[in-house]
Amino acid sequence: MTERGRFITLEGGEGVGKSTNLALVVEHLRGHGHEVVATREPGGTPRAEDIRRLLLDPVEEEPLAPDAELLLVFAARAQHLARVVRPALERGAWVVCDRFTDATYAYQGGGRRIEASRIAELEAFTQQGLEPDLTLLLDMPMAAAQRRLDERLHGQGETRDRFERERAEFFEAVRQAYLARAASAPDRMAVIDASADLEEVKAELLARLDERMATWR
Ligand SMILES: Nc1ncnc2c1ncn2[C@@H]1O[C@H](COP(=O)(O)OP(=O)(O)O)[C@@H](O)[C@H]1O
Ligand SMILES: Cc1cn([C@H]2C[C@H](O)[C@@H](COP(=O)(O)OP(=O)(O)O)O2)c(=O)[nH]c1=O
Repeated sequence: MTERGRFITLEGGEGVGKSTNLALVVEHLRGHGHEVVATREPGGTPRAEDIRRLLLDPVEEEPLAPDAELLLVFAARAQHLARVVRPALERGAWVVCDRFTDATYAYQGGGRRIEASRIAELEAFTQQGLEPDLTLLLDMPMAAAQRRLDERLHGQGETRDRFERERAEFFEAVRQAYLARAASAPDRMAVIDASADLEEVKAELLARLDERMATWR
C-alpha cells in the first residue's frame, strides 16, 4: 500500500511572504524526491476559485454577512479537499497549501469575531479529522507587511480585494489569532520571523521543515 503523503500549510497575514516562500518549500520537497502538489485556499480547483472570487470581490451594495463568508470559506474547502487534497495525499503525493483552516480561525475568528467553537464545528464536519502535518506561520508586524503589500500592489497596478480593504485593527486581530493558534498547537505549528531579509527567512523556514521531516522518517 502507498504511504499517505504529508500535508503542509503556509499561513500568515497579507504580504508576509507566503507565495514567495511556497515556491521554496515545493522545490525543497521535490529535491527530496517527493511528488508535490502546490495549491491554495480559498481556491485550488475551478469551482473553489469561483467561490474565492465571491469572497474577495468588494461588492459595496451588499456586504457579505460574516456567517455567509464563513460558510463560503468552508464550501470552497470541501471542494478543494474532495478534488485535490485528499486524492493527492492518498496517492502518496505531498500537498503544500497557501493558507488553510488556521486562516479561518484568524480571519473569520479573530478578524470577524466569530466564535472559535462555531468554526470548530464546521472544521470537524468538513475535514473529518484531516489536519495539516505541519503549518509554517510567517509572522511579522502588520505595518511592515502592509508596506510590502503596498509596493506589490503599486508595482502591478492591482486593486485591493475585500480583505485588503480592512483596517489596521482587523489585521492586528488576525495576527494575534494566528499567534494564539500557534501557541496552542506547538507540535504542528512553527512560527517564523517573516520580517527578516528574505535569505534569512528562507534559511529558517528550511531549517524548521527539515527538523520536522526528520521526525517523519
Ligand atoms: N523577507 C522579505 N523581505 C522583503 N520583501 C519580501 C520578503 N518576502 C517577500 N517579500 C516581498 O513582499 C511582497 C509580498 O510577498 P508575497 O509572497 O506575495 O506575500 P503573501 O503571499 O504572504 O501575501 C512581494 O513583493 C515579495 O517579493
Ligand atoms: C483560507 C482563508 C483565506 N481567507 C482570506 C485571507 C486573504 O485575505 C484572502 C485571500 O488569500 P491570499 O490570496 O492567500 O492572500 P494574500 O496573498 O493577499 O496574502 O482570503 C479567509 O478570510 N479565510 C480563510 O479561511
